[in-house]
Amino acid sequence: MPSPHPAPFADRLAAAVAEVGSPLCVGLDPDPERLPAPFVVGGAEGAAAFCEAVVGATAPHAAAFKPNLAFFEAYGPDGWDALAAVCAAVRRAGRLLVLDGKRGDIGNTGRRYADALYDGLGADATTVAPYMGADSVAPFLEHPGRCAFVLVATSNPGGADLQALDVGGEPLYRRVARLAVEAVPDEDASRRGGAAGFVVGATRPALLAGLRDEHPGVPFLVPGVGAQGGAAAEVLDANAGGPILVNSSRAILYASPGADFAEAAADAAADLAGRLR
Ligand SMILES: O=c1ccn([C@@H]2O[C@H](COP(=O)(O)O)[C@@H](O)[C@H]2O)c(=O)[nH]1
Repeated sequence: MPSPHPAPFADRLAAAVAEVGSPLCVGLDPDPERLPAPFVVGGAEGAAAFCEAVVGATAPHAAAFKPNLAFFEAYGPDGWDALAAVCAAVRRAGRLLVLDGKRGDIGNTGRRYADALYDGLGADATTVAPYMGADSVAPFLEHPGRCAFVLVATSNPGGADLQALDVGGEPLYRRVARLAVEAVPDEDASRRGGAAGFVVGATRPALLAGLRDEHPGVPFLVPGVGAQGGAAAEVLDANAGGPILVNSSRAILYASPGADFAEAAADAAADLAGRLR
């Protein structure tokens, strides 16, 4: 488990990126339809073994790893054990652990979600769905040194359905971004909170640039490079040097369907890490 009093998330993110020399975040989405055959028969344990092999092979190139909870929960109760094993592997590798569960609920329920991810699994950061408003985001900001990446401008085609709606002269996603930043508890000696970050899709570089302009110090988690068509160079351009993690999952995990999957994942990670420098 990370220290109960970790340094501020921004400092830990900067240190991780500096150590690896790249803001690459490798997504861990073990899909039984795409896993190499020997890992499919093993069920949840097979999925964990696959992810652990990928973590081992790609850690030299990745500042962070992002298991997506859906791919583990789909295995049923054994999936949670698999997720715990993968989280432990990421922590052993000394990399940041981003747990992508897109949680968000009324305060007391949200607090249990946050405790499960930060305290139970040792997440350094989580993803949070803001639809229920500021009090649903707040529990994810009560853990010192951790970061809640709030869904601001997502990478999927339907992202704009709601996020682009005009609310009083500005698009909803910009309002959500301010809500996230304003939900961070005031820093004082007795109650130091976590950090708010934004999820911004690599498929939306223009929105990313505008958000970076307005929020120069906020950490961004940027999924969508690779399988979704986002381009590393456009992300770097739009980001203008701000704190960032750039995630790619399928393009690295499934770079080869064969027995050489770990080497192929390492090559794909090294290539993308290089293009993100
Ligand atoms: O806006 C979002 C938010 C989260 N994701 C998640 O990131 C990975 C992307 O996987 P790829 O295989 O690199 O496309 C996946 O876990 C998504 O659920 C996102 O894509 N977009």
